[in-house]
Amino acid sequence: MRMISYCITYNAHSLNFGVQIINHGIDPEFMDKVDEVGKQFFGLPVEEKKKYARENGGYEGYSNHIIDSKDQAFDWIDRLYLVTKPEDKRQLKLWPENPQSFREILHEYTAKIEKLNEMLLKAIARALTLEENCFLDMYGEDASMLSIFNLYPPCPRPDLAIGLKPHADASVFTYLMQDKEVEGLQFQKDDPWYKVPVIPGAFVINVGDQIEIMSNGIFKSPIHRVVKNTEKGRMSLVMFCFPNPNKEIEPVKGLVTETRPRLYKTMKDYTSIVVENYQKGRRPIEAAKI
Ligand SMILES: O=C(O)CCC(=O)C(=O)O
Ligand SMILES: [Fe+2]
Repeated sequence: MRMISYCITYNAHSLNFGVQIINHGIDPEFMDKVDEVGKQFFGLPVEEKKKYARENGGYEGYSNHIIDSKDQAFDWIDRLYLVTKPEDKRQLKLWPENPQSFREILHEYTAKIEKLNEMLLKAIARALTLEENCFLDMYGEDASMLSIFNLYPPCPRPDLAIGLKPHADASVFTYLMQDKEVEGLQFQKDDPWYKVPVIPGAFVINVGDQIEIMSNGIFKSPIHRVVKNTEKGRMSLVMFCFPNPNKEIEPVKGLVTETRPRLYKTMKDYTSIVVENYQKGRRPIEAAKI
């Protein structure tokens, strides 16, 4: 696995972790297939896509971005949300059967990302000279994965919409497959925004809030957004890895020292505090700080 570009910066105390990796072990031809089934699904007639529509009160399935409040900025996006792990939580009726290979490919992709995530959790522990499994054990065996296919259609009125508004991810890590041609993702460092270049075959990996907590703030979850494009559509696929909601997470012992006191509370079901904070434009990580 090779990291090729830091989207943000490193200093002696923390790493704003948004990186792109190549040589990650997932075959570029397979990534192309994943990209293709996503694009084929979004290309179907609306009536066909609506067979998999999000149900009232749920968040899985096909939808435009959820707009719960009038003063919320309008996100210019079409989405397909699917929980892929644990397998017994899959709502298969919301998994497209068209294109035909969709389900099989998403299943296979989930297994590959799961492996990559394990590898990364061990790698960051080794990099911090900690016991290799300290993050993985806290992440747990019965973890969940949520996949979101995002389609940002070309936007004729950029003055009225944004692509995806600024946020940090609530996950442990997020594995993001960008569109192969169209840029749009940007990260914020201090005030300015930095574009993430398109690198064929690479994954963008974001530290999510839950690694910020587990690493006692050594890794910071970066703020990012997607800007709209007036001419070209863009598709991305994000895989969020979360611990099981019943599992407690907290800063790992080896990272709490006299010189670096504990900065975050013990948290359970972190994602449940995310939605209310997101809608109000607040960062949920603030609620985890001591
Ligand atoms: O589309 C992208 O590049 C990013 C999407 C994203 O940040 C998200 O879904 O959380
Ligand atoms: Fe995100």
